[in-house]
Amino acid sequence: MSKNNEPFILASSSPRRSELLKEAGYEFEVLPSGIDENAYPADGLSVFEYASILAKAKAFAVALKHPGRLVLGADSIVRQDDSIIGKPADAKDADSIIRRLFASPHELVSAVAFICIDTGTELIDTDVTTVYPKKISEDNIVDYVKSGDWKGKAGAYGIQDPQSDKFIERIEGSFTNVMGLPMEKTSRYLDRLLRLRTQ
Ligand SMILES: Cc1cn([C@H]2C[C@H](O)[C@@H](COP(=O)(O)OP(=O)(O)OP(=O)(O)O)O2)c(=O)[nH]c1=O
Repeated sequence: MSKNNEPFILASSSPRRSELLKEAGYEFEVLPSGIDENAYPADGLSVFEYASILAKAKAFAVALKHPGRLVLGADSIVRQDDSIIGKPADAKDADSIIRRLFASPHELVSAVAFICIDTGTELIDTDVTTVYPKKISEDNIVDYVKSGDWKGKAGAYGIQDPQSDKFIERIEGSFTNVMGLPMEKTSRYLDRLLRLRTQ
């Protein structure tokens, strides 16, 4: 790989993804991809394939404009009973997603894609976390929908939000994966790819 000390690019508008990488001490530039996720049909794909396609599309959209830079794209999707649940369109949608989602366990799948055009780097991986809900009261649903914390979040909730302990019993797997970046895998890949660039 050519010697390159430029910071990698996070191709995401997600504040949570930036926070997670900052907390882990990484130096990076944020350039959201701006792709239209609705342009990528999910039918016939597993949730892992669909998340991987979206993560790769986001990373490539930015990498093609910055061929010498390492670019990280990511996508998080909720799966319950084999159906894919995305981000709520409005408060009513958030209300119905939460009622459905917290009636039984669901899975949160995130995909990460590391792309560098000049070096031909293309590394894609996924992670899955199972979320076990608590019995959620009517008041808690109404309060959470009113809080607006569901905006911009797949599955209409944020495990990092203070209210989430009212409706999440426990999780099996990575906590940060639910937030949008499985940091255990992401930091392992980043450390390896960033080290390769400086050799
Ligand atoms: C389930 C869950 C999702 N989320 C957020 C993470 C992501 O921001 C969002 C998943 O939607 P994504 O489409 O993966 O990401 P995004 O639209 O926010 O940003 P971009 O496409 O530019 O990368 O949901 C949480 O913050 N906490 C959670 O517990």
